[in-house]
Amino acid sequence: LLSTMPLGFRGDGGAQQMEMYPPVFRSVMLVGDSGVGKTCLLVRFKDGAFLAGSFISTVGIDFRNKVLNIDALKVKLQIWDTAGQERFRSVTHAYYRDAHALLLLYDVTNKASFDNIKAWLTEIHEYAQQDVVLMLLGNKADVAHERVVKREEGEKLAKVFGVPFMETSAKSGLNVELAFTAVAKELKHRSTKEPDDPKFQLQDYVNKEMKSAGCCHS
Ligand SMILES: Nc1nc2c(ncn2[C@@H]2O[C@H](COP(=O)(O)OP(=O)(O)OP(=O)(O)O)[C@@H](O)[C@H]2O)c(=O)[nH]1
Repeated sequence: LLSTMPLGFRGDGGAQQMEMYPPVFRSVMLVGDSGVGKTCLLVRFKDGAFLAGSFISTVGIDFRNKVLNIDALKVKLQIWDTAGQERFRSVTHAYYRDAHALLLLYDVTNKASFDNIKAWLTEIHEYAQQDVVLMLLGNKADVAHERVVKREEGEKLAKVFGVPFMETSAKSGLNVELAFTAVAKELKHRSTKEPDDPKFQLQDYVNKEMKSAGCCHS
């Protein structure tokens, strides 16, 4: 019977709830300089753990899947972890156009990774889809003593480029779930929205969530 029912109206494994829409399948790509914590962010999100120990740089590209429940709808994220090293850049370029969302990371303890954000945005502009969902993340927010980029600087840069922003920590888990959930919400909203739906504001959502968690919001 299931196979004869339209996808969007299949029951939820015998549960009474009927889904209005089929699962949303979207790809998210992590980009940014080598060492900013892309792999660790993905591992923290996928497995809830921090990859401690020596730093093993990603070679080429890798991906992991995770299914999120967003407003009673399943959103399957295929998350691509790219290599930040310059020598793999041409590999990464080939994947940009298939990404529905990009998480662009810098490391708050590494000024060069922050200064390179402009160059990353230029690259994104060149290779990614025009309407790609983009968010800037200042990672390693757990490190207090070696911090060289203030949260306000991240906020300012993000504002200049009109990109949502927050700080994260793959080590402590700060805002990791929120970053992926916010992006998934935006992607879900775009794929299911009715003509009269108000626009989903990613930064407003993130600010509200951080505020209610009592975290990191000016
Ligand atoms: N303190 C702290 N260290 C982190 C955090 N995230 C990553 N690291 C450390 O930073 C180093 C680099 O992390 P990776 O996740 O491998 O960096 P990457 O961006 O994937 O690097 P490439 O694969 O070369 O592009 C590792 O030694 C991690 O342990 C974080 O949130 N806090």
